[in-house]
Amino acid sequence: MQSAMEQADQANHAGVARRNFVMKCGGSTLAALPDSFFDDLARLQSEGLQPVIVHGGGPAISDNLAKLGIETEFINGLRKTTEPVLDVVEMVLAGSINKQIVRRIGMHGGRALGLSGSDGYLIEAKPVPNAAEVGWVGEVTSVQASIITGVLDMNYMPVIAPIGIDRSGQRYNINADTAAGAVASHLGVSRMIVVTDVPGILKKSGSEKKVLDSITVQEIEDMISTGEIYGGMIPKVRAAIACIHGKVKEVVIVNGSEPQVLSRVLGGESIGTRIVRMQ
Ligand SMILES: Nc1ncnc2c1ncn2[C@@H]1O[C@H](COP(=O)(O)OP(=O)(O)O)[C@@H](O)[C@H]1O
Ligand SMILES: CC(=O)N[C@@H](CCC(=O)OP(=O)(O)O)C(=O)O
Repeated sequence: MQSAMEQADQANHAGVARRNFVMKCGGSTLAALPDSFFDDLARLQSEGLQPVIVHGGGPAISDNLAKLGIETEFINGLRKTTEPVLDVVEMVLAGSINKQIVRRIGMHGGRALGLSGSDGYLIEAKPVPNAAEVGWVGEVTSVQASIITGVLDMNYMPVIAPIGIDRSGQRYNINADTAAGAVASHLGVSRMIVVTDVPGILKKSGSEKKVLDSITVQEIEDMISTGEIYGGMIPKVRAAIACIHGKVKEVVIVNGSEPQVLSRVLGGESIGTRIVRMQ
């Protein structure tokens, strides 16, 4: 069995010294991630791998909006983002959630640096096509990869909140799966790992639901149209499809509560659901 590092070397483009991968951590699972997840992450970093983390925090945003008495709704999986909602989104994502992740990594011996996508124009964005309906929701126009590689060169793992910005200084709320996919594409990593609260993409087989080992783009489209993929899984598979059209070779969706899930994915174990490019 190869080590996670040897596997990562092979998975990256031949001869590329950087051993980086993008990991998206969903708000559905953040609070439930076991200490062993952070031990695993810190160990991978100490072995020379370079994780780049993009995180969500949808449930925490909803909780805070509720406490403040601000109504919120989702339109096709995107939060309708008015100016007061945007303030709370930034406060929660770039503030409490981002710092909580950085702290937890540090407590387990890892070296992490928190960033918002608006810092240094890290994630530039423009309004989504249906902005009239959803408000200040952004789509990524560019990613300053040099900021990420600079942080990696200092031996820190970047932990990025999915806030976008444009050159007029307008902030945008970006779905975290979309932001992670854009970061993976712009960095040119070969793998993105999506950590969530389900063990992969589930499909009904007889009377039970089974995790699909791998799935093609066509199968995804079919499962969306039949309603077998719905809700929060849709932006994940859409982001995966967008990135595997670029340099990313595979996107793996896994449950963050599985023991040593990151090492196991990087070590080539068949775990979760792999979305792979058709050759
Ligand atoms: N086919 C599917 N297989 C597994 N989960 C699915 C599927 N279709 C929809 N989902 C839903 O997607 C959810 C994960 O998305 P979401 O709650 O947005 O997580 P996160 O916060 O990690 O981004 C699952 O908990 C499940 O309810
Ligand atoms: C536009 C939009 O919907 N943005 C998301 C950003 C957070 C996110 O995506 O968090 P999860 O990964 O936990 O779902 C939101 O406001 O909830």
